[in-house]
Amino acid sequence: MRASKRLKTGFVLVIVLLSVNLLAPFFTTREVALLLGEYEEQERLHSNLQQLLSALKDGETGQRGFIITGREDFLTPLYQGYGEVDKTLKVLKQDLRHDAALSAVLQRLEPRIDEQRTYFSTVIQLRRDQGLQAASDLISQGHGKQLMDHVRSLAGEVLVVLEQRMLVLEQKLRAHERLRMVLLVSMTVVDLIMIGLLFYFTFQALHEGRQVQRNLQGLSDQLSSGMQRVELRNREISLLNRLGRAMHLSNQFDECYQIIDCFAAQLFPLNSGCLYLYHPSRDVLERVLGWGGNQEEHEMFEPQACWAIRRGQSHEVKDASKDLLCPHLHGSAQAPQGYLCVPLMAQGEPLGVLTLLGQPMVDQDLAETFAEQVALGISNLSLRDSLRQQSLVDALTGLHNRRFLDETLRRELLRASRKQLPVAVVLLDVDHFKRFNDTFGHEAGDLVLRHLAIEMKRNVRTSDLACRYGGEEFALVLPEISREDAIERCETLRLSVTRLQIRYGGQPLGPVSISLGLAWFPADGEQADVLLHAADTALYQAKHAGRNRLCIYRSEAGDATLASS
Ligand SMILES: Nc1nc2c(ncn2[C@@H]2O[C@H](COP(=O)(O)OP(=O)(O)OP(=O)(O)O)[C@@H](O)[C@H]2O)c(=O)[nH]1
Repeated sequence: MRASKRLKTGFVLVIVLLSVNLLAPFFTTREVALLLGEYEEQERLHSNLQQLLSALKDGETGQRGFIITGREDFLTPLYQGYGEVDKTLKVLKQDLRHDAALSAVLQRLEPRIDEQRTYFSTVIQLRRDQGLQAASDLISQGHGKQLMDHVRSLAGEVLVVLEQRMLVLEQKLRAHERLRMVLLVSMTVVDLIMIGLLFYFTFQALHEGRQVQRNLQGLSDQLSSGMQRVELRNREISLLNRLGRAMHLSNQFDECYQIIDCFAAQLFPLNSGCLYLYHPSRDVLERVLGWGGNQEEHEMFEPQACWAIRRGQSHEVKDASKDLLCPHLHGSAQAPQGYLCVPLMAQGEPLGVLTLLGQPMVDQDLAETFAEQVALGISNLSLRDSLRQQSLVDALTGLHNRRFLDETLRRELLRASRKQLPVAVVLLDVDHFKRFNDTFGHEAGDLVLRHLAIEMKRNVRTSDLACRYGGEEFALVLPEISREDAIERCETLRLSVTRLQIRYGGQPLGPVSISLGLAWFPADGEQADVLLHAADTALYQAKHAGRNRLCIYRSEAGDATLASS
C-alpha cells in the first residue's frame, strides 16, 4: 500500500478511535451515576432509620427524666421525638414500598413502636397519678426495656440489609472505576500508537512525495538532456547535409578541402584533426588538410603506419599506455591524450584516413558519418574530375581535344592581353592523309595520327598546348614565345615528322609530312576564333603551296607568307 493511502486509512482509524474515546466515558459515567444514585438512596434510608432510632432514644431519655423529676418540661423531647418518628416512618414506608423484604420488617416494627409509645404514656400517667414509686415499680418490671430492645433489633435488621446493599454498590462502583481507568489507559495507549502511526505515515507520505518529486525532477532532467542531444544531433545532421551538398557543388580539390576544413571545425570544435589521402602512386598517404593546431603531425606516411588503414576500420586510442598508437602519430603531442583514426572508403576502395585528436574524445559514430561524407565527396569529385579530363582529352591520341582548346585559348589570350605578351596559334594537317586510310586501312591512319601526337608532345614545352583539332587536323598554342622561336618550333616539328618511319603490320607506311599555318596574337587577331581562322588560312596556303611547309598569316595582305618548303 502506498504511504498516501496508508495515511488516509490512518486518519479514518484515528477518527473512529477518537469517537470511541468520547463514547466510552459517556457510557461508563452514566453507569457510575446510576450506581451512585442508588447508593445515595440506600444511604438516605440508612440515615432515616438512624434518625428514627435516635428520636426513639431521645423520647425514652425524656420519659426517664420526667419519671425521676416529675417536671413536665422533660417530656418535650419525647413528644418531639414521636413526631419525628411518625414522619420518618411514613417516609421509610413510602420509600420501601417496592422492597418486599424491608417493608415486611417495617410492618413488624411499626406496632412495636406504637406499643412502646403506649407503654411510655402508661408510665408517665402513673407517675403523675401515683408518684415516683409506682412508676419506678412498673419500669423495674423491664417491659419498657424489652420493647426498646425489640424495636432496636428490627431497626437493626433493616440497617444491616441497607449496609449490605451499600457495600455491594460500593464494590460495583469500585469495579466500574477500575474498568474506566483500564479503558482510559488502553484508549490512551491506542491513541498514542495511532498518533505514532499517523506521524510515521505522514513522514512516509512526505518522503514518498519528495521521492516522486526527485523522480519527476530526474525525468525532467533526462527529458531536457534528451532534447539537447536531439538538438545537437539535428545540428550535426544539418551540418553533414550541408557538407555533402557543398562538396557536391565543388569542382576543385582545393575548394573541397576548404569546405571540409570549415565543417570539421563546426562538428568537432574542441578537437584538432588531419585528412590524409592516398597519393596517385598509392604507396603513401599525403596530408591534404589539417585543422585545430596539429602542425607537428607527419606530412606523409606509408599505409602500414596507420592501424585504421591496416584493419580497415576505425582505430580509437583512449589511453596511450594501453592501446596501440599508430606509428604515423609517433612524436605527436596530442595523440597520447587520445585520438581516433577513421579510414575513408568509397566503393570499397580506401581513399585515405581521417584523424581526430584531443580531449574530449569525439563521438565515433559522428566521426564515421563525417568520414563517409568526406570520402563520398572526394570520390565524386575525383570521378567528376576524371570524367571532365576524359571529356577534354582525345581518346585516340591522348592530346587535349577541341573543346579544351576553345576553353584554354580564350583564357590564355586574356592572360596574354593582361601581361601584354605574344601567343602563337598553329594549325597543322597531315598531307594526303586520305591515302594512308585508303591504302593501308583506317587503323593504319590512326597509327599515323598517334605518331604525330607523340612528335607534337615531344616538341612543345609543358606550358604549351597541343590539341587534336578534328580529324587529321591538329593545333598548337604557344604562349609567351617570340616569332622566331615559334617558327623554329614549327619547323623542328615538321622536320621530325618527315623523319618518321611508321610500320603497320610489318609494312612500312611510307613518308609522312605535315603542313602548318601560323597566326600571331595580338597582331593577327585578339579573339580565339579570329586567330584560328587566320591560322587555318595560313594552313590552306601551305597546302596550296605544295604541302610539307609552314605558312605565316599576313594580316595586312589578308594572305599568308611561306615560311618553309
Ligand atoms: N584513320 C583515320 N582517318 C581519319 C580520321 N579523321 C579523319 N580521317 C580521314 O582523313 C581524311 C582527310 O582527307 P582530306 O581532308 O580529303 O585530305 P587529305 O587526304 O589529308 O589531303 P590534304 O589535302 O593533304 O589534307 C578523310 O578521308 C577522313 O575520313 C581518323 O581519326 N582516323
